[in-house]
Order: sequence, then C-alpha cells, then structure tokens
Amino acid sequence: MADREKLDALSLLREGLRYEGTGASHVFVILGASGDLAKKKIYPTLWWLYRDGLVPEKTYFIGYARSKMSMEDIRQKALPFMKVKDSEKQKMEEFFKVNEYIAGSYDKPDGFAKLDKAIEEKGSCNRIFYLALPPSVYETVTLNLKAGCMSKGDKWARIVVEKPFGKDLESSNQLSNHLGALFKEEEIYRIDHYLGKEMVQNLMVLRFANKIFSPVWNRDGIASVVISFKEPFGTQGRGGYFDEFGIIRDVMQNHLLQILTLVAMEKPPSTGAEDIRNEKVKVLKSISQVELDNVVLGQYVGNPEGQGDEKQGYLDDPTVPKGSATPTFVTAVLMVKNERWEGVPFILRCGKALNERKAEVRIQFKDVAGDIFPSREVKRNELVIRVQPDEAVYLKMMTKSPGMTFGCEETELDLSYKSRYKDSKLPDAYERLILDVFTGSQIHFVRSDELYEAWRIFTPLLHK
Ligand SMILES: NC(=O)C1=CN([C@@H]2O[C@H](COP(=O)(O)OP(=O)(O)OC[C@H]3O[C@@H](n4cnc5c(N)ncnc54)[C@H](OP(=O)(O)O)[C@@H]3O)[C@@H](O)[C@H]2O)C=CC1
Ligand SMILES: O=C1O[C@H](COP(=O)(O)O)[C@@H](O)[C@H](O)[C@H]1O
Repeated sequence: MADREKLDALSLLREGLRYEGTGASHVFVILGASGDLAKKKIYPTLWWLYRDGLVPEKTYFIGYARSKMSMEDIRQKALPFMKVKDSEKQKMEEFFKVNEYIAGSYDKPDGFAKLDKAIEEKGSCNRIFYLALPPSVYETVTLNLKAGCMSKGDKWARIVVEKPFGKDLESSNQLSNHLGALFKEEEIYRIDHYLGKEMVQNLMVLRFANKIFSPVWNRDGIASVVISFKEPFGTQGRGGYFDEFGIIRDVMQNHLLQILTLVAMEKPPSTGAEDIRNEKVKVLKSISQVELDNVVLGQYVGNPEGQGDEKQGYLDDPTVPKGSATPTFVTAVLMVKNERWEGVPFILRCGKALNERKAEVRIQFKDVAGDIFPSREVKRNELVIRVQPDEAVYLKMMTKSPGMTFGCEETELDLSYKSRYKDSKLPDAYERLILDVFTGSQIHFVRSDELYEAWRIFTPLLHK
C-alpha cells in the first residue's frame, strides 16, 4: 500500500476508534473458518490489514467451525491466497501468533461458551463476528452468539453477514426480522463486496464533485445506462450453491443493483451512512418490479472446439443437478420512475462463462440536436466507468480530425488508473470493508430497507 493511502487508512482507523479509549483490544471471530471464503478472502484480508498496521493494536483472531482442525491446518489452507513476500515472513509469524482456532457446533451452546471464554481471556474487548457460513445456519449461529458471546460493559459487538441475504422477499424478510430481533441495525454489517471496489466508491465523487456532470445527469441528457458484469469462467465446482441461486440472485439483485442506486440516486445531504442509504432507498422505491418481457435469460453451453474449460457447459459440471434450467446469464431492463429518470432504460447484464472478465457502467448521452456537420458522423458521448479489470474512467467524445480537414472523429478523454496513478496499489474490496467494520462505518454496507426493496424488485421475476 502506498504511504499516502496507508496514512489515510490509519487516520480513518484512529478516527473510528477515537471514543473507545486507548488500549481497548478487539477480537475478530471468523465463523466458518474451515471454509472456502475464509481461506480465500477473510484470512488473507486480515493478514494484509495486520501487515499494514491497519487493525487496532491488541487485536486477536479466532476461527470457529465444526471441523476438528488445528490453526496450522487453517494456515496451510489460507497461505496460497495470502501473497506473503519473503521479507514479510517474520510479520506473518506474528500474525499467526495472535490467531487461534476453536472447534464447536453451530446449534449447541457448549461451543459458543468455549468461544466466549477464549474471548474473555483476551480482556475487555470489542467483538466482531464474521459469518463466513452458509445462510442455512445463520439463525442458529446468531441466536447462540446473542445468548453467549456478546461484549460486556461499554464494549461493542458487530455482526458481519455475507450474501445471499435470503432467496426472495419472504425469506429475506424472515432473516431480517430474525437479525433485527437480536441486534440493532448499527450492529449488523451486510457485506456486498462490490461496494468496496474503488470505482464503485468513485461513483459518488464523479457525480457530486464535478460541476460538468450535474446539469446533464438526467432524462434530458442521458439516453441509457448499461451496467454489466462478465466473468470468463463458469461455476468451477460451486454448482451446488449456484444452481440453488442462479445469476439474478448471485450478481444482479445485489452487485449490479447497488451500482444502479449510486448512479441514479439524488445527492445526499452529507456523506454520512444514513444520508447516503436514505437516498439509495428512495431510488429503489421508484423502480417497479422487473417484468419477464424485459428480461433475456440464458445458460452457457460447452464449445466442442474450445480450449480447456470452454468445452464444459453448465450442465457438464458434476456439481450441477441434471437438466437444471438455472440461468447463468441475464439481461434486464429496469425503469426508475421519478422526475429525473422517467423513460431512461437502465440495462443490467451479467453472466458467467463469457468471453472476458469485465464490470463496467456505460452512461450513454443523447444525440446532439441539430447536427450541423455534413458528414453526419457525430456519435453520442459516452461516459464509461470501468470497475474491473484495469480501473478507468473515460469519456467518448467527438473532436475535429486533426489537420486540414473539418471532419469529426470520436476520441476518448481517458483516465486509466494504471497510467495516472502508477504508484498506487488499490486495496482489495474486502480490505476496505473489513476496515470499515473496525471503524464502525456503514456507508458501504447494505441497510435492511435497501435489501427489502431489492428483493421486491426481483422476487416476482424469480418466482416466474
Ligand atoms: N466462497 C466464496 O467465494 C464466496 C462466498 N460467499 C458467501 O460466504 C458464505 C460462506 O461461503 P463458503 O466459505 O464458500 O462456504 P462453505 O461451503 O465453504 O462453508 C463454510 C463452512 O461452513 C460449514 N458448513 C458448510 N456447509 C454446512 C452446512 N450445510 N451446515 C452447517 N455448516 C456447514 C463448513 O464448516 P464446518 O463443517 O467445519 O463447520 C464450511 O467449512 C456463504 O454465505 C457464501 O454465499 C460470498 C461471496 C463469495
Ligand atoms: O459475489 C460474487 O461475486 C463474484 C465476482 O466477484 P469479483 O469481485 O471477482 O468480480 C462471483 O464470481 C460470484 O459468483 C458471486 O457470488
């Protein structure tokens, strides 16, 4: 991490923890520590934050799951994803010294009593519980946490929940009601990792810190908005999970819809979490349920002439049930029915096993009225925000073809991060979000009413 960014993150950390007294220790508990997300994302992220001095002093980490494993086993599973340099080996040893693992069940209190005892041994501390678990066990686990593992005295506890937050409006409401009965909203951190991505976070700055965009950011200036996500690989053995959920629940209802809200919302009164989330909810409320007529669904098939994985269709994955009709691709048109956006289509598209990895937002502006150029070459302006790979913002615009000619041509005003910010290393989305959990910032987390609206928009389609 570049020095400037590290300083910013450190000041954020200090700011967030300012009122908690010095020397308060923190315990970060990973429930489901034996699993895929834990090894690929959570342990590596905790290590990067620890390595960069971005967790509070005296922070301890406890893994919890049913499997009889040792901390050494967990370490071996996570190491391939941790990107440890030779020069960091000593620091990594220190990191694992403040890690431990406890085996226990999810549905009985004994394991949670053991967990609480292990936390208590660290002294009076703030507690973060990260549910890296299948949603089927959220209810029992949170009941047990509430009953036996909450912080004491003036210390806080925060619960981090991974998507999927339910399967439709009804199941999501059930989960929300359950969590709402146990914890206050400010204790619940619903992660949508797209909210931790650099260019998704940049949307608000681009929109609200640039005078040039505000007069045209509406139905008078914009013809359409396309938000897309493409991945070049298929289910890769995650077919069991994916087939139950499908691409709409996996990507569109959460990641793409979150991006849409940031593109379409009104300017919030401040950058406070509640102000921003209030505006996001207002936009969602203006979106009507998606109609089947406005949707195209697809499922990838194998290419017999392709290379390697390309030969495999969705139904060739042994973890996918035979004959499944689960979509792996979807395009849907959403309309935001308010004064700013009436008539502007928001086209969301996402798919697995496509030709490339790309996520981007394309804002297409309207035609220039009364084109005076004889060649009729004038094309619409387009503002593209490339989320990944190679973060960039570029504006497609017309310019005079250089030289004697008076013709026009399309060109780009290009802000590519690789060339403009050569020395910056952008943190991973999970790094930002876990740091936010420590500092208590919910700006980039999903509030329960946002979730309600998101499911309202997609549930009828999903049921069809
Ligand atoms: N993996 C990923 O890339 C991503 C995952 N997520 C979400 O994160 C959460 C965790 O995902 P992931 O790590 O892949 O899941 P896993 O299937 O790896 O499950 C995590 C752990 O939970 C326990 N577990 C698994 N199945 C059950 C079950 N049926 N009943 C009780 N316990 C079970 C296992 O631990 P043990 O048996 O030791 O108790 C397992 O190691 C999920 O909500 C997922 O949707 C979100 C984004 C990406
Ligand atoms: O949440 C999910 O996101 C990933 C894509 O994340 P990215 O950060 O690599 O773009 C997707 O592969 C997965 O199916 C989905 O559950």
